[in-house]
Amino acid sequence: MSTKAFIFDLNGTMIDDMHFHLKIWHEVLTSDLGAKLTIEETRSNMYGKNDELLARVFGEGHFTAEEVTAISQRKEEKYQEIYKPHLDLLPGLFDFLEDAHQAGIRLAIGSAAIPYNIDFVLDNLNIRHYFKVIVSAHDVLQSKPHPEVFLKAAELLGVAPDSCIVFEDAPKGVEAAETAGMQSVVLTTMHTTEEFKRYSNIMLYTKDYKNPLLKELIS
Ligand SMILES: O=P(O)(O)OC[C@H]1O[C@@H](O)[C@H](O)[C@@H](O)[C@@H]1O
Repeated sequence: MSTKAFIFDLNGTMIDDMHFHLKIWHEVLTSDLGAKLTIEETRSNMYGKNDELLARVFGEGHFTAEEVTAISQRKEEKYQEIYKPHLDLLPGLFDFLEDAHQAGIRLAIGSAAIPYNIDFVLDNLNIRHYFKVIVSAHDVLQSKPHPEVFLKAAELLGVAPDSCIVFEDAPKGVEAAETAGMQSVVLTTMHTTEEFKRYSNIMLYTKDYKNPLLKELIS
């Protein structure tokens, strides 16, 4: 395989923010919306697009589309407020993006986040120019573990799936990459390596982008 593109998941992969999402989702789901969920139950339901998460917890059709949009926006405003003082790329990522860009590797984001959160990261950290393609929650019908987000990113980049490497922090994301026919690098910010055991498309586990083995993906 000759690598032509890197597709990055956002939350937990480029920034270490999943603990903030967990805290706010738990607050919103329990205190605001009355669900009876432990933190652990919130953690295991916290993947995919916000509308899918709400349907998983409360059942399909429990909220109107307008209510879902409002709940989702309120949750992301609360998240941005508590996470903003900590907003930063994972160690080594800025240099890794620059090196990949210099080497002609095409870069994309494939995330379940809404554009409001993707813009928050790209614009506050001044890294938007690295990404030729951004596929957000608004661009796909089904979120991870469905491969749509990564296949769409590859298609928009004009790169075959087997020439893409996906960077992910979540088992559902690695599964989406596997179904899309893509290898993956796992960032161990939120999940243990044990949780990824059943996937066969993992090239490397790493806690950040300072790992010297990552350089081999670029050269
Ligand atoms: O696909 P990504 O970038 O990991 O984003 C996932 C997270 O994105 C956040 O915006 C959602 O509120 C979370 O519920 C979700 O888990």
